[in-house]
Amino acid sequence: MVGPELKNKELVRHTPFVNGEWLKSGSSKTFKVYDPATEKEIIELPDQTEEEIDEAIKAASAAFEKVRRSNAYDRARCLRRLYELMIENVDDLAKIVTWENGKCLAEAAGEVKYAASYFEWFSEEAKRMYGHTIQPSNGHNKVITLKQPVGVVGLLCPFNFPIAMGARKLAPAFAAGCTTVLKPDGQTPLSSLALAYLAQEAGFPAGSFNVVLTSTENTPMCGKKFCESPAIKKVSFTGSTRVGKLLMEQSSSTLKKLSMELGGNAPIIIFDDADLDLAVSQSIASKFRSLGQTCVCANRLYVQSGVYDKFVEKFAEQTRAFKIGNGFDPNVTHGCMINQNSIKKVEEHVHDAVSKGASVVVEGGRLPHLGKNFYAPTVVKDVAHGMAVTQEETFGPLAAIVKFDTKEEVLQWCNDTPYGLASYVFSENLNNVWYLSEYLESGMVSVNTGLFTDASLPFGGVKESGFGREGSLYGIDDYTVIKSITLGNVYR
Ligand SMILES: NC(=O)c1ccc[n+]([C@@H]2O[C@H](COP(=O)([O-])OP(=O)(O)OC[C@H]3O[C@@H](n4cnc5c(N)ncnc54)[C@H](O)[C@@H]3O)[C@@H](O)[C@H]2O)c1
Ligand SMILES: O=CCCC(=O)O
Repeated sequence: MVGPELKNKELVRHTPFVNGEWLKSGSSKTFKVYDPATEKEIIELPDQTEEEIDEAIKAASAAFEKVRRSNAYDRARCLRRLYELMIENVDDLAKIVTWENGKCLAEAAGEVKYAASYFEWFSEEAKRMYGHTIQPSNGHNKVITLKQPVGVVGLLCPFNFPIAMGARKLAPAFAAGCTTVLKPDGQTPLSSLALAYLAQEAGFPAGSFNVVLTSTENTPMCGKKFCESPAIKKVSFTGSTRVGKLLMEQSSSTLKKLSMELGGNAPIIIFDDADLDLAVSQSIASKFRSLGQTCVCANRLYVQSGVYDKFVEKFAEQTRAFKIGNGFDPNVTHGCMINQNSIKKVEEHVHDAVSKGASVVVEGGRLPHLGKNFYAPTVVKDVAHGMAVTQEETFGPLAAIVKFDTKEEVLQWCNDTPYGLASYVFSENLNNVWYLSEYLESGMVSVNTGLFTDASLPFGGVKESGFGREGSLYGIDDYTVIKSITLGNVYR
């Protein structure tokens, strides 16, 4: 294994983490993790069996009995310490993210700080699980509510933010007093193992946070196990709508509580009265974050006719200035894609748009001299609403620019999708901003900025983008159940 030079070599782990121990798996099967930039093997890991996943669930169940009774202030201290450790190790963690995911180092460091911020945030929220005192109709009685931890939670995470997506689930779960079993994406498991190492250093009790490992092929087994296990009380999934629906079906036998952070199809709307330079730079930041492999990335850009040509020209000029390359090169602005399927989806959408009349402004395309997962961003204009790129999530570096005339028309186009995760509005006119913010069917609306996510923000979607909220003052609720206690005849 030849990889980046790390100050803290302990962060690279080779085995699952269960009950506070780095386990030697009994599985004879293994799977390989590759650096998507160089296509070289990073590591070979055990492909765990169903029985081994069961062992991890048992460890989390045993730990739950202790963690649920632990003092919220002690949990808060562990969370705070994990935040500090992540910041102390930010450079090494960023290297691990770049190594297995391919995003450039600056983006990876941003992701690590973002991930850490959830531990900081929930170290504070852990102490704030407030209940209510309620007066029922019987005047002699009183009702008190408690928020209690839901139990053992199965966490299923995607490749695109290998450390932040797990952090955003683990932090509120542990703050609430839950224990967890996390299964990272088979392409990017190292970041979660590094997180487990630091969590142990931070004082997380044995069994409170477990990481199991499966290959991509073996992952459905683990998903089914999580959904059907009566010991797991909740599954929190981040990934595509297709897999989210499958998990929901599988969860019916146990009536599992679920959080679903699913796919998006985010529109950006730029009005004639927008600050154009701001709209261009922020649209670029949104569209090409992690090369378009971000669930809240702008998937389609709607630009009002008065500024359409100017916007396209400026947007194309800034896109041409990107430097694509190996994420470890400090001069690179954007790294590589995760795999071939991701590139094929971009190519399909470019082909569909062009075959239906869109024209290419920035050619983009594959960069075989850099490696087979490198793809330079493509920009297309004269895109019509209804083309595949406006209907499905591309999840890659294709910017599709559509012209619109009225706010009513653009609102109808934006909402004409089963998805509803994020939307963006650029305008200096309060009426435009308010009208769109109120009537866009999405869980999050970002006004005059392309980068809005933060630990303080309730993150989540509506429609087929899922349900549940991560982060913010609401995030802990996803990991709690409300118990009502009636105190009877208090005036005897
Ligand atoms: N809403 C959000 O917060 C959010 C955040 C990041 C990504 N996403 C979405 O995730 C998608 C991109 O990730 P992807 O292409 O890897 O999605 P995906 O649904 O294919 O995979 C997501 C994860 O689920 C696993 N998985 C696949 N089949 C499974 C099964 N049967 N049981 C259990 N797990 C299974 C995968 O191995 C992966 O780790 C996009 O649609 C994106 O919008 C959403
Ligand atoms: O890909 C989805 C997560 C992106 C974010 O939280 O900013």
